[in-house]
Amino acid sequence: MPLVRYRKVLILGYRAVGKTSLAHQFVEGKFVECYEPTVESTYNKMVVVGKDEFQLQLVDTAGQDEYTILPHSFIIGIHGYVLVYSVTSLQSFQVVKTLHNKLYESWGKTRMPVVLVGNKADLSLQSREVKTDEGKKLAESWGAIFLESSAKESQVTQGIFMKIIEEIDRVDNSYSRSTGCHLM
Ligand SMILES: Nc1nc2c(ncn2[C@@H]2O[C@H](COP(=O)(O)OP(=O)(O)OP(=O)(O)O)[C@@H](O)[C@H]2O)c(=O)[nH]1
Repeated sequence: MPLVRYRKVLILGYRAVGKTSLAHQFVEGKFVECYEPTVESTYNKMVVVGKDEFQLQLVDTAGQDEYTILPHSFIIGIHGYVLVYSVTSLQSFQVVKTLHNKLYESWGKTRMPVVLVGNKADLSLQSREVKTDEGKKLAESWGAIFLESSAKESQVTQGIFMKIIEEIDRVDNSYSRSTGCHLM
């Protein structure tokens, strides 16, 4: 029987950038137009990446801003992060930078698995405030994966969560190689 591994991933970002919509599209395969601020929701989904099976627990958090104090529960027991901004909001891009800095300070290990997502790319022609290149450069500076997405599109959204699972493995493997440790 294949080994099922457990991964807990947090979705973070400014208010109304599409965190819930991405989680909902990924888990339910649907896009919801209405907006209701999230308190905190957890989703579970079995995901197959290559030959491996993962029990993915996704935590959709309440929107943060520059002043949010991140609780310990955002670090302890978390394997990776999906940091979301909206390409239509420069403020959400600034917030995601602050969030990354705060997480990184508390992370304690050198490499933190992150996928940076520029969401609402379907609105980019009418109201883009953050260029694709700016997102790409920011992710590069973190050593993170970068994607632009629309929560309206199923495949792109699936890709985000596949990438974070792959990234968690990649970081784990490079960490155990550099320390000589083997994760059991
Ligand atoms: N056009 C478009 N609208 C989106 C997209 N993602 C989300 N929305 C809309 O943006 C609004 C906010 O989306 P949510 O998913 O609730 O945002 P959130 O980040 O979870 O919000 P908080 O709970 O406040 O943190 C909703 O009206 C969504 O329908 C997208 O990719 N494209």
